[in-house]
Amino acid sequence: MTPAARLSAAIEVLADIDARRRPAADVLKDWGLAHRFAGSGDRAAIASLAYDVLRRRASARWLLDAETPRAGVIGMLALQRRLDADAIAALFSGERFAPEPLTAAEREALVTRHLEEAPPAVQADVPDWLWPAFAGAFGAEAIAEGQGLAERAPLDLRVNTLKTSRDKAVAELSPLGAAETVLSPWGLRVPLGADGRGPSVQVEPSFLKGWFEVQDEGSQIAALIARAEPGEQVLDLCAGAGGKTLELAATMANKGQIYATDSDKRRLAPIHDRLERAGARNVQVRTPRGGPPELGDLAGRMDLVLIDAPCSGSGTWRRNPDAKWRMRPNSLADRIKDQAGVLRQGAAAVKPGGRLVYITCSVLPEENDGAVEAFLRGQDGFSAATPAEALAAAGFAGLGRHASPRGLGVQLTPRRTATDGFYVAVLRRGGDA
Ligand SMILES: C[S@@+](CC[C@H](N)C(=O)[O-])C[C@H]1O[C@@H](n2cnc3c(N)ncnc32)[C@H](O)[C@@H]1O
Repeated sequence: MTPAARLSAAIEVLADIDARRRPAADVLKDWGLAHRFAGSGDRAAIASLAYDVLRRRASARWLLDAETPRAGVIGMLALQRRLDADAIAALFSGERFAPEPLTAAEREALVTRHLEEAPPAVQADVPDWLWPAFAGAFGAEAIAEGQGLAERAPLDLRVNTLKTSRDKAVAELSPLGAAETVLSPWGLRVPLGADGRGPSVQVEPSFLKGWFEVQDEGSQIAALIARAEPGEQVLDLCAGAGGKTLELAATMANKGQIYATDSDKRRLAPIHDRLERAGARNVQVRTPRGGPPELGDLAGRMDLVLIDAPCSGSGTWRRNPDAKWRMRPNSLADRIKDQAGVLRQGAAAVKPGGRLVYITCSVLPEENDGAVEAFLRGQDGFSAATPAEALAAAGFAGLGRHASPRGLGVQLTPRRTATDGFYVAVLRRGGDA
């Protein structure tokens, strides 16, 4: 396919996403099945175009003054790929398989409209209804923080210290250009290609040997702040496919016991293969049988309960930009209810003197400080460590300035820490350990 034909395909895909409000990945998969002539390079390029548009959907459309997929693509080519009106016109030629030629109005918009004149929510590429909460969280930095979440995400790996060292892994992955991350002592960052996609690291022999996992540096830091120690009793209540569980097992050097569970057994299922590959041997997986996971026997016994809570995922908009536009106020309200539930559930398992670590991949205060505040109001005996304290204890004293708005946790963001947006609060249960 020519570059112009790929643009036509991206417009088609974006129109389908709009019309059926379906996840981008599903629509792209369907498009590939219906257009079998398109090779893998074409499909990757079309996906890259669609994701680049979705990251900046509001600003790209505003630039063209039109709420259409076509406007999104043209605006993205100007804003993200820095093409001028002539270069865009050369692609929008109207020739076979190319999109219709640029109209006079489109050309005019490209030359005369400037993003700095757009409303703040548009400049930040944040949905209008979420802007008050977002602006409240970040104040004068809100536009820049939104723009950070509209960038392409890096490809980060966490070296599995149960199997190797970071030095060995970086040497092994040097052909991919892997370099040590700045903050996580176990992280590697792999450069993206020109289309914004990283290499398929899961086919590397070192991946198959369990030397590393794909994990954003922010997620690595969040689990490190929990400070799971060798020999401790730990509950990972929302383990999902086990990203944090694997990291906890490495932090604990396979010593002590981790109970990993999740209310959704389909999400939990891949954990078994991942534990095996990683050589994690101190994890007991508790698969729920129809109802909520059985945790009664763990009541009041855990040194650490990790709650990687269900959330809006607003901190991962770089990776899942369509979720940003699909999100609705009622789904946010549902997540806040879920968060209250998992906090209550997790608290019951913490032993006196133990800790409850609450994590989200969100930047929205309602899901972060708001959830922690509501929990502390309803629960005697827990108190929040100050972010400075929690960070210093985990060896991240330099991040002390990244406290959340109400000071109950740490807030990482692409702009602050070049990571996904993660929130972490460390809550201690009073009493003798
Ligand atoms: C952010 S994801 C977890 C990601 C995972 N910890 C990782 O690092 O890959 C949140 C998880 O919480 C689970 N969840 C939601 N409500 C729950 C509940 N009441 N009890 C246990 N897990 C729950 C969801 O099924 C989902 O897998």
